[in-house]
Amino acid sequence: MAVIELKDINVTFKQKKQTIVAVQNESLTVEKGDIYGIVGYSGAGKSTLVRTINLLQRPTSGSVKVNGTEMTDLSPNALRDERKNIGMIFQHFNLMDELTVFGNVAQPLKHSKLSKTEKKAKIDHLLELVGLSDRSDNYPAQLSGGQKQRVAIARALANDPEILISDEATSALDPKTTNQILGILKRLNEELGLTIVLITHEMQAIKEIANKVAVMEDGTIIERGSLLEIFTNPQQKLTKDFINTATNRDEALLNVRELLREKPLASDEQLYQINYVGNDTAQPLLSTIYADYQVTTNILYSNMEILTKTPVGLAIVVLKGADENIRTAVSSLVDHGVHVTQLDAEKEDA
Ligand SMILES: Nc1ncnc2c1ncn2[C@@H]1O[C@H](COP(=O)(O)OP(=O)(O)OP(=O)(O)O)[C@@H](O)[C@H]1O
Repeated sequence: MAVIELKDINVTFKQKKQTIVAVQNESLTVEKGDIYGIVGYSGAGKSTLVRTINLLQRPTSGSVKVNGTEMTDLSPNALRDERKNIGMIFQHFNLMDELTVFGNVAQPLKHSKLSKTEKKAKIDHLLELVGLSDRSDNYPAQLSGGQKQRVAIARALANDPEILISDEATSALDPKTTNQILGILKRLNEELGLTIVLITHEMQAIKEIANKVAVMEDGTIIERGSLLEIFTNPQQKLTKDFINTATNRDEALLNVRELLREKPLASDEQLYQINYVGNDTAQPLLSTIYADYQVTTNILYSNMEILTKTPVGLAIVVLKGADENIRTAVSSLVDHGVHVTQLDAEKEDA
């Protein structure tokens, strides 16, 4: 079921002399229970697009539906109510420094009909959910970045939203803390059925928890699909760049090239990257290409990751054999669903 339906969204900002097109005729559907990652460089339009969901940014044109309700048609009061269904967390946490952890989480409940005891029970429960029960009386200044973000998550959940928007929520955090926060988001998605839209410039974060991905550039989504599709068969150069960083392929290739500078490829050797799905795919095929085409494989780097419960493999290999045999061996790998890309042993590939 579609929880969020953005259709033909345009957002333009008019400044003195120029018009900035932040989002150009873009549509996005998010299903219930999705963790939808939107990745792109700074200025791509991610925040602007996602802020139209709760009309923090009103689109210049287009339709915004949340659970079938057209948000752009709502009266201010009705919109205020609908917004309670959409929590948000940000890169800089946006906590109120003069309030305690408890006070910050209590903020969205200010006008709620709950009794004082009910509110306290609710806040205690939220703090427990993010593992901060013992920091209730602390002020933000006494907390680490990761703890501040956990307070922000508890606050975002105060009105029991169905949707959580995370705008670069882990960008200011170190890798370990980032993983803790992503782990909490994943758990909330699984346990509460929370639908999450995750904006980031780091594909790594998306790889950890998202089930769907959209890649944004210059106000448009240039590629979208399931996490598995995007990681195993990216089409656009930008998508490939993001993935090569997130899978450590870039770093591995640097090391491989350094190795090859010391011991360059022989004339009957070629460098390839192979990507495959399933942990029983590559190894037998590589043995087959030796038996069938006398092409030997030397694996210089290999890595296996589990993405949405599916093993996804990446290897950088040297294939050795007669030119013609390597060509046939590569086509045979491709016929078996393995993605094969020839790499330049010396310089940065395109
Ligand atoms: N309120 C505004 N007024 C004028 N221009 C804006 C406004 N908000 C965003 N923009 C412009 O719209 C474009 C898209 O910005 P947006 O913040 O959506 O990108 P982003 O991909 O989220 O990047 P970042 O992560 O850096 O925020 C940029 O060129 C930005 O300068």
